[in-house]
Amino acid sequence: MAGGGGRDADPIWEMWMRSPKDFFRPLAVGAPEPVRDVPFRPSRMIHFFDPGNPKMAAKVPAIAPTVDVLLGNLEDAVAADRKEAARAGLVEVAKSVDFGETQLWTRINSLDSPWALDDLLTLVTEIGDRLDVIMVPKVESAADIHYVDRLVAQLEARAGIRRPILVHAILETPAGVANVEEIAGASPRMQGMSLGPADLAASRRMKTTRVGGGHPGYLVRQDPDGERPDAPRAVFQQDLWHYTIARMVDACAAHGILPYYGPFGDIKDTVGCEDQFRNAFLLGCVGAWSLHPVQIGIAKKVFSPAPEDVAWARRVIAAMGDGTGAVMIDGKMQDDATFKQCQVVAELAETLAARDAELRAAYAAAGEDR
Ligand SMILES: CC(=O)SCCNC(=O)CCNC(=O)[C@H](O)C(C)(C)COP(=O)(O)OP(=O)(O)OC[C@H]1O[C@@H](n2cnc3c(N)ncnc32)[C@H](O)[C@@H]1OP(=O)(O)O
Ligand SMILES: CC(=O)C(=O)O
Ligand SMILES: [Mg+2]
Repeated sequence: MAGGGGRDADPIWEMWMRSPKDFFRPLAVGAPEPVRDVPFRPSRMIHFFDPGNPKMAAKVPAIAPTVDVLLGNLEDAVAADRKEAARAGLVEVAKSVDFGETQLWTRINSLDSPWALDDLLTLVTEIGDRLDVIMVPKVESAADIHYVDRLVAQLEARAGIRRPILVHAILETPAGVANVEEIAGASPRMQGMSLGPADLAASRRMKTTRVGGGHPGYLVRQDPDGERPDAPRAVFQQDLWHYTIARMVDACAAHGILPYYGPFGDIKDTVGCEDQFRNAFLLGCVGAWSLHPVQIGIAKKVFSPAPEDVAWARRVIAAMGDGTGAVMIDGKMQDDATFKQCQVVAELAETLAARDAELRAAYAAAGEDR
């Protein structure tokens, strides 16, 4: 043992003596202390841009103040012969743009690709002090997170980074879905998870050709009318993603990390996008990806609780006093459980309004209307 000063005195000794109790210890000597709680910062939209595309990169300073998260994408949608340019572009953007309160994330290439190692080596050592979250695609099990966790710790130590970079997994393989709980709890570095409906559809051998959203063929049909067997029967389109999003939300909530819906590829279908985002919001997701500027406003609208819902939540909280017992408000029973639901809505509204003056004003006005 180097130094011989015992466990408390010697960080090398600490590294050798790992046990389950060491979950919250740094994975490399000199790496920052892991976080105990995932910081809840607004992340209603994770706005994707290709840092190697000069037109998109030029828009970053103007877009940054309008989004909660800007993500420099290095993986799918960046052509193989432009991977290095995208990586270099992200370094340039991170060093030159003032992001203010907006978070900077990246999506690295998948761990089995020729680029992932250099993505991590370059980004953590060159802009690790500016990166909030590294999104890892095609995560299949806790082992993938453990690999990234250790490597990032080593690189943080080398770069002298004082604030740990967090990790976000994309749920986009059948193995990933099967192992979603162990992935969620794999490391204190885990910030959250997004659904990846396009790769998940391909690897499940689903017969769709879309990026998220529903499908007109996935439906339930009204029973035939016994009197009029030829009469038209209503059809109700079903949600292809309900099962996976619900599993992801439970795994994330159980491990204290944040769930997100991912991308909606039909950019022109703003109504369908809003519906998909809202389903995810109602099920517990805190945000979604925006692939095009037109989706930024949709995510902002959907993932900010509606002013009337916030006013209602505040009214129930006020009426419930210490949060126990039962009261009747407008004909609806309220008790400890509805009080807690209302706290979720009111606390989210407060966090978002703290950095959004327009929202603050809307919530205040809705309260006055009551
Ligand atoms: C399954 C998955 O992995 S999803 C994640 C990976 N995919 C992505 O990241 C896709 C990101 N988005 C894009 O690449 C583009 O938005 C596309 C290809 C979908 C559409 O791009 P375009 O055909 O250029 O769209 P459009 O013509 O409407 O763009 C309007 C303007 O917005 C810009 N723009 C488009 N998308 C973005 C963006 N994500 N961020 C910043 N600016 C953008 C365009 O450069 C264009 O600028 P201009 O007016 O100066 O010419
Ligand atoms: C989000 C993503 O990467 C996918 O849908 O495949
Ligand atoms: Mg994918």
